[in-house]
Amino acid sequence: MSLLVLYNPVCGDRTAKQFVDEHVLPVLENHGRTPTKLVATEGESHAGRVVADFIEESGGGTVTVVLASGDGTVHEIINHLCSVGNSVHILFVLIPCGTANALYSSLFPPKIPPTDTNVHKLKSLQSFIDASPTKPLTLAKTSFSSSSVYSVVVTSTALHASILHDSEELRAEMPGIERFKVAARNNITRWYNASVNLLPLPSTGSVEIYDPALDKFLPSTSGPDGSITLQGPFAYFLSTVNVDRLEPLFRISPLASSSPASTPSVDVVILRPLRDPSITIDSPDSRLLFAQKSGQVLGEAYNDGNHIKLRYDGSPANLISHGEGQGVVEYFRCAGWEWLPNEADEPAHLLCADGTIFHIERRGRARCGVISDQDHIQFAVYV
Ligand SMILES: Nc1ncnc2c1ncn2[C@@H]1O[C@H](COP(=O)(O)OP(=O)(O)OP(=O)(O)O)[C@@H](O)[C@H]1O
Repeated sequence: MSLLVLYNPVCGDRTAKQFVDEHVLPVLENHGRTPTKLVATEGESHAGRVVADFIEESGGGTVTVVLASGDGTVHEIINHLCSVGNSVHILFVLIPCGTANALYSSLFPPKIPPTDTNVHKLKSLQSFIDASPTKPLTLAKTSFSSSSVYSVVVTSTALHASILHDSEELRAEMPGIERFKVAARNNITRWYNASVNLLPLPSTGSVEIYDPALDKFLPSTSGPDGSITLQGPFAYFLSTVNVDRLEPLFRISPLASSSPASTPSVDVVILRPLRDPSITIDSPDSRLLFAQKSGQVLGEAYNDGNHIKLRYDGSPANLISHGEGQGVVEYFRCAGWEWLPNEADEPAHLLCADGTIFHIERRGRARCGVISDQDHIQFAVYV
């Protein structure tokens, strides 16, 4: 079968080439899997063209791509191939060389305490060598402003989109994940005015909502068409496919792995400040007060996804992870969502798809939906 080895020489800490030379190619050679082609990406959107050309040179059918990169390169490949629209079936062998490696870290969660890093980075390659089964990737398609984008990890607005927007400018001075924390601190007091429609799962006709007391999803009470409308302001709005984490330890949608969906769906994690019993109005003081809680929620996501258990306990400054208080995080599982930003709220028009930032047009909306049937375009990962 045709085998392409592709690496992004500038991703993460810029060691992808060295890792491929020293660890990936020797393993392939030792197992008689000589690559058909070895390519370094040369800039934005090059990866997609390389893979499309490789599929053509291989005469179509299934191709295997050993990809040493971060999530952004996976995203570029998938978007390029979906935009071309030809029939493709790609089996990815992922080598995590990016900054966050959300997809890889979700498929191969880090051991605590960490074990041998090189062995951990070669797990997908080992599965390929062992001819293990592959896991299909779910795609989410977001349409906005007469264009569309596919996500394979995360689609977000509000704080997460602002963090990704700002952190890109910090990339040169902070190549590691600390740039996400700095950008989070700079944006955490902001609220985003929008309304949201959550779209029902075709399998049940309803949106599912996580109940922290029962520790499971329940069908939510919804409108006649099964959708749910939520009014802002929002502090946080993020949906994931295929992943339960965005960094090795930032487990923002933990139910994606602890309670996996049986049909294609998105997990949606939301923070709405006006649900906080101690906040009644949108004021600078309220925003400062809620920023502490947003910080605590995001901090608990690093505690193995414990943020989804947090509750208000009646005191203005405190969140606790037990008791009867109202849940802080709203966690839904659904077929997709619509985000309708308030026209006057410029930052609410930011949209993030797998780390790439887009702007929703004025008076526009974004509609994200999971792709449930895309037979001619299939992506899977060796796990
Ligand atoms: N030779 C190159 N020079 C400059 N940029 C490149 C080159 N090759 C690829 N790129 C760009 O690098 C960007 C970042 O790549 P990638 O997502 O793989 O790494 P990352 O951002 O470090 O990791 P992650 O997405 O996991 O945080 C991609 O969007 C791609 O367009």
